[in-house]
Amino acid sequence: MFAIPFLDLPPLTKASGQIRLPGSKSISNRVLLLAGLAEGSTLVHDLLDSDDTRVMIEALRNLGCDLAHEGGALRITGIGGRLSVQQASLFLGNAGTAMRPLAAALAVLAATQGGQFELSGVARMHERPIGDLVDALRQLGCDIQYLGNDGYPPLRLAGQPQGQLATGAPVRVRGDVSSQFLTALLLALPLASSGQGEAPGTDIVIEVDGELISKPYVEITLNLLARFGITVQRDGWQRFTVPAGSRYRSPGAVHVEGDASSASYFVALGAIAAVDAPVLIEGVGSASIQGDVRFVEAAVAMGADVRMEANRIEVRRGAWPLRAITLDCNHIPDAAMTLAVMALYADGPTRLTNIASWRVKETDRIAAMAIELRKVGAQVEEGADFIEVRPPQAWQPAAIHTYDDHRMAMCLSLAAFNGVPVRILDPQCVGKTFPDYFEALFQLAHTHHDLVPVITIDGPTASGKGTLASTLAASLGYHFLDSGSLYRVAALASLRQGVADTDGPGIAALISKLRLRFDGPRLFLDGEEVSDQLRREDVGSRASKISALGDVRAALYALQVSFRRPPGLVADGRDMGTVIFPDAALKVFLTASPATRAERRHKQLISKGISSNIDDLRADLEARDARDRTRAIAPLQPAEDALLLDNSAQTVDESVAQVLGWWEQRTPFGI
Ligand SMILES: Nc1ncnc2c1ncn2[C@@H]1O[C@H](COP(=O)(O)OP(=O)(O)O)[C@@H](O)[C@H]1O
Ligand SMILES: Nc1ccn([C@@H]2O[C@H](COP(=O)(O)OP(=O)(O)O)[C@@H](O)[C@H]2O)c(=O)n1
Repeated sequence: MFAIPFLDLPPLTKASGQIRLPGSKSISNRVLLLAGLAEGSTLVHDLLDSDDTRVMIEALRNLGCDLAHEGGALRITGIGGRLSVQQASLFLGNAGTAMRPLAAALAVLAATQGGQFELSGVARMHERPIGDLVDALRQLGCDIQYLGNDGYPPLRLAGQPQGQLATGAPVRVRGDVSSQFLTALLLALPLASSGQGEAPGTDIVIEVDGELISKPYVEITLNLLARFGITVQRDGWQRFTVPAGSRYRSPGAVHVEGDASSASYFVALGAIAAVDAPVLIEGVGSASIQGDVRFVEAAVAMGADVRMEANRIEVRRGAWPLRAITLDCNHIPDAAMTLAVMALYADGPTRLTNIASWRVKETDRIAAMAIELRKVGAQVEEGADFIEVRPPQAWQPAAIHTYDDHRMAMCLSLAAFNGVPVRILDPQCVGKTFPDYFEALFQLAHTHHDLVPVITIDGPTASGKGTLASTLAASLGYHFLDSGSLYRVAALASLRQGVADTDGPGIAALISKLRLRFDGPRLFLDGEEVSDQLRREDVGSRASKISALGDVRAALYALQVSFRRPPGLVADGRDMGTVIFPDAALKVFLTASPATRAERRHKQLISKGISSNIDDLRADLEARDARDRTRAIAPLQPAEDALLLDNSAQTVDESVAQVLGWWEQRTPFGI
């Protein structure tokens, strides 16, 4: 996950490859709740690991459910419809799929078995309406108080042991604001219809007021209830009956499908950019129980070339530009946001209607979408329940606000396919449903080599290049190339194999056979971690010697260039700005006085438990500087367009801030 303030996407050109989707959020949180309420234990496979599922899991734990990891699956032992904890305060973040059903289940449990529960979330959760659900639960006699504003969380749910619910008359609930209120009742009311002890229980009827929106989500609920032994009778979409004597029975094991709403970003990616080879999406397909798979129909209407199988979707670019459409999106409320971004690439205005529910989601998504699409150059008209997007005449680089809304971040990342870069602010908001979204995007999306931004940090030994470059890379979410480590690994390998440090062709041949693996700052040679051995002074000194050999430098060229991948690269070494990446967008030549550098290296070695003598170190580094500066090939020298930075008197943070400041001046985002 990119836990950084912003992530800059370079202009992207094409996409291809295969992606396995994370588990569906809607299914994951429903299954978690059902397993938590059921008797017996349920092994849940392929559960989504995200912010929203984590708050649900934590809530179940606080309510006395037993949760244990078994391999990659989660075993949940439920409470069997009986409260084992009578009092709890549950924090539910911004997870509507946790707040609504838990409010209903705990209201019913507290009302019939006694107890007191408080449910709260982040500030935005306290702005998301819940009044229609509370009104419905109050008709049954549940005791629910608003702890903040009327109609919104936080809530307090209370009741007495052996309390009775008024189940005789139908419970009425509004269906035209959010279908999650009906889902919450459907998931919770079997707790009230089951009867206590010998009592037979009663049928409970729910009647929906107004036109029910987002019906496919209600279908997911009914489908999962059936898997847990509860067959709800449905008359059209207005009347639902939870039969008397319903009891949640664990099905033993459940496999969670891939998230169909998340699939929409990759279907769109294929439609926009799968020019040479398809984008293959694994984990969801025509057999899905999620309504959002029908997004595919809309994508096809816009021109996507799609092949669907039971559990996979294959997408290529079809019509180009995409075709503008007008569509009632009631059946795909979440995935429809992706259409608004596809509309940027269409041949005319695209109008998405019947999307009023966007206004009460993680943010007001109609307003947010309009503001952000205008930033890239689109003309957008918005209304209470529609949005109309006209493609940009001229695309502009834009810094996109994401409003703590995962879907805004994922959608707007798809705006990077028309020659301009896009900055995504607060990219980690994707953690709500798809923590590794950007990693997945970068795995599939390609661009021209020279469109990937590079920052080079060159300079003499122990000037702090590695420290500065790796910190910059982490701050920007860019890849990091420590080119010295490649010379060092070649030195180590040649030392081990007894190849002379003057034998250029011999070392070059050895380099071509090196089996290297990079794992963040760790480097593995033939499966063995060698990160610490590479820092040995004898290895550094041999690296300096062999790096003067033309064959060695040539043998390492392609490997270094291969690090230049989206979203960007920070590279440190001696010739990054002069030879390997001469077109780098920012070049820094980093120096510090020999005394400072010797002292730094001395401290660094001590901290690694390696003893050394500071005078020897200084003599060695001056010898190495001299050799690096005077060698015939790729000598150590600042590139003509490099900015010089002497950090002798600077802390690491100061140097990082200075270079980030220079970088910011070279980006087009103007923050
Ligand atoms: N202002 C500074 N900038 C970078 N590194 C510094 C600074 N001050 C002290 N150091 C320390 O200097 C040591 C050498 O840095 P390193 O990044 O390994 O250098 P290089 O890659 O240039 O050989 C590290 O222990 C680092 O923490
Ligand atoms: N791009 C590079 C990087 C390192 N090198 C050589 O490889 C040696 C080890 O690199 P390094 O960056 O790990 O060295 P230190 O600066 O940490 O001493 C250096 O002494 C350089 O001679 C190079 O020639 N070109």
